[in-house]
Amino acid sequence: MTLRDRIPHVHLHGDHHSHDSDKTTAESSESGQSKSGKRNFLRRIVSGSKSSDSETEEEKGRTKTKSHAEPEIVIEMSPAADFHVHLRDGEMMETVTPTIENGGVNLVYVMPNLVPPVTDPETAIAYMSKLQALSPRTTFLPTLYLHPSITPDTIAHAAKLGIVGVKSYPRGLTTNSDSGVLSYEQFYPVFQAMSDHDIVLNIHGECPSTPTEDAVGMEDRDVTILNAEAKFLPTLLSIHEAFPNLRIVLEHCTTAAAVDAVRQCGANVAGTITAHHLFLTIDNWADDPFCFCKPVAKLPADRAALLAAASSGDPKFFLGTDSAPHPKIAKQGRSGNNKTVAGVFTQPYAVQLVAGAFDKVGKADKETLENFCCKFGRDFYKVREKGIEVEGGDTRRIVLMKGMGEKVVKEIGSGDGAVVPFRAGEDTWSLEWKE
Ligand SMILES: O=C1C[C@@H](C(=O)O)NC(=O)N1
Repeated sequence: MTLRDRIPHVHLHGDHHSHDSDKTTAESSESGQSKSGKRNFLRRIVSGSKSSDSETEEEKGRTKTKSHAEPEIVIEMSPAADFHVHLRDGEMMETVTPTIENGGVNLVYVMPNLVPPVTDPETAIAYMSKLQALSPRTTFLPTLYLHPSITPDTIAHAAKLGIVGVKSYPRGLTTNSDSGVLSYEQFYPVFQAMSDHDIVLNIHGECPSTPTEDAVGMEDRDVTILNAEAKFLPTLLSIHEAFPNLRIVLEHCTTAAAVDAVRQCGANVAGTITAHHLFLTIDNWADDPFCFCKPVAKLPADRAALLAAASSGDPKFFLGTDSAPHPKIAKQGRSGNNKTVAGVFTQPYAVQLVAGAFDKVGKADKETLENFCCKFGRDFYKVREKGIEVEGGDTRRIVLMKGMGEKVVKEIGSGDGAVVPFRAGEDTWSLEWKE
C-alpha cells in the first residue's frame, strides 16, 4: 500500500452532483482511501465565485445562500495554524502527516512525545525534515520534551537551531509520558534559560490521580481525572509568578477554571483549546474510547466556557487540536492490555470541526474563526517577528462550506493500523484550498 492510498478522500464541492464523483465517493467513504490513488482532495483550486441564481446575503464576513444546490454558508479565510499536533513516527507519521492540509492548516507545532521522546535539538530538527518531506507546503515547528537531560546549555543551543518550545508532560498521565515530570522546581534553571532565550514552555496541566487505595478518607488528596486539571492550576500560577517573562501555554484547556486561570495571568500566558473539547463532555467518552483523551472532557458548563473563550476574540486562546492518532485496535483495547489509549484524532477536519462548533453558538463567521484558528496563535508565537513565516510566503486561502452533505470518513488507512477520526460517519463542514 502506498502512502497516497492511506490518505482520506474528502468530498469536494460538486462531488455530490456528478455520477463520476459519486462513484469515487462510494468507493472511498468506508476507508477514507481513494482507489484512484490520487490526492485529489488537496490543493484543489476553486473559483470562489458563486452561481448567479442563488440569493446571497453578506453577514459578518460570511455568505449565506438560500439555494439547496449551494452551500448554506461559505467562508473564505487564511490557512490555519495548529499549535498542538501529534504526528508520530514511522507508518503512522506517513498516514497522518499528509492530512494536515485537509484540515485547512499550513503551520503546525509538533509534539515531541515519540518513543523515545525527542529530548535533543538535533533529533527534533531531523524529525521536522521527515515531516516536511511528507507535507512540503506545511511549516513544521519543533519542540523538545522536558526531561532531566535538558540543561540551560541545551536550551541555548536549541534556540540557535530554531527550536520553538519545550513541552512538559506529567509523568505517566498520558500517552508516552513515562519520562515526564514529577516536580517542576527541579527545572527552574531550565525555565530561566527558556525565558532568557524566548523559548515557550508548553504545559500538559494535570496532577496525578491519588492512588485508589490511598484515597479513602483523604479529601484533600482526592485527585481523579475529573479534577486533575483544576488541581494543577496553582502550579501554573506559581511557575508564571517565578518566571513572568517566560511565555507559557496551558495546553488543551478543558475547564472553566483553566480558562479563568489563563485570564488571571499576564500576557505571557495563553491557552490552547482543541476542536474536540468544543463538542465533548464526560458522557461522550464514558462509553466511547474514540472520545477519550487526556485531559478528559468535563461538564457541559466547562464545554460552554471553552466555546465562549475560543469565540470571544480574546487573543489568549487559540487553536491547538491535540490531534492524537492511535491505531483503531489500540483505542479499542485490543492491542495488549485490554485498556484504551488516550487521544482523539482530528487532523483532517481541524478547521471544519471548529466551524461546526462555533456555528452552534452563532459564531461561525470569518473574523471569529480567523482570530482563533489563524491569528492569535501566530501572534503569541511571534511567527512573523521571528521570520518563521514571511509576508506573501503562502498566498493560498481556505474555503469553508456548510451544508455540502459531506460526512467524516469512517477510518483512514486500513487493517490494524487504521485510524478512526473524531465524529466518524457524522456530518461535517467541507473545506477546499484556493491558490
Ligand atoms: O496529552 C495527550 C497525549 C496524546 C497522545 O496520544 O500523544 N493524547 C492525549 O489524549 N493527550
